[in-house]
Amino acid sequence: MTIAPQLVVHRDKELMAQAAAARLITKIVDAQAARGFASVVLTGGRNGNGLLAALAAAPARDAVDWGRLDLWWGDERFLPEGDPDRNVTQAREALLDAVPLDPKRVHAMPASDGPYGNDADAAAAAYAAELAAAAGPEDHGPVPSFDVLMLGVGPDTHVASLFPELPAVRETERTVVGVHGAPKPPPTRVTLTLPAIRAAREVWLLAAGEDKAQAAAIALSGAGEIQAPAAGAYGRARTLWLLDAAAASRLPRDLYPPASP
Ligand SMILES: O=C(O)[C@H](O)[C@@H](O)[C@H](O)[C@H](O)COP(=O)(O)O
Repeated sequence: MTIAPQLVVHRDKELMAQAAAARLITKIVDAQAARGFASVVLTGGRNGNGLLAALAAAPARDAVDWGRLDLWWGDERFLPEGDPDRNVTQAREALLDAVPLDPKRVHAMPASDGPYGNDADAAAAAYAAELAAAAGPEDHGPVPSFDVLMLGVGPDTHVASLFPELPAVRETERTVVGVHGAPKPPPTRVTLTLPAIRAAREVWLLAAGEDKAQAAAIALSGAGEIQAPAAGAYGRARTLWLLDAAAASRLPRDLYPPASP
């Protein structure tokens, strides 16, 4: 039985990014205090990168022990190493190059000119194996129990590279798959699947901007996960939607408290 999602609505996109960044710092610090390390899955897109940029500028940024943080990705555009459109490239520019991470703990998805060539399916299988190797006896299946798995929400309700009705969102066994013919360019991608997403302790969905209002309303109104993949993204302990007022504008008013002032 899945836990009902929690919603927090902020005044605008900038405040949502800043508040989400502060929330992530606290979550990482608490996990590191409790277990000695933390494990976070990053997302691409404007909201995901906006959160990373806000985190880079946050006064409490270095309360995080960056050397004991495991970073993974929810999806990646299957492009050559260093391509400006790769999620890892954008994450490095927004935050990662500014903090002292342990490179062995930064798990970027393979590039299209990497060891698996332009075979996205082989790259996906390799990332699944890397996740399985990082999973321990206390984890729930072949992926680590991520403390926080973040997902931007597309206007069509996609999350990661799980697009409505396409094969990847229907995957129930594998944890990582290749995506071909994605409606959001580039067409070839590598993505976690819903089973992998659901291994996370907490799943945070980021939705800011008027262009996400319909997607949020659809995903939070009981739509099925095949037609609305965001509806199938939930964590074992918590599912949190972080929105701005514009993205929340089509939600039933009784679904969430008023936006932060
Ligand atoms: O590779 C990607 O494009 C992202 O992982 C994708 O899932 C993104 O998070 C959503 O499309 C929202 O993107 P925006 O925040 O830019 O709307």
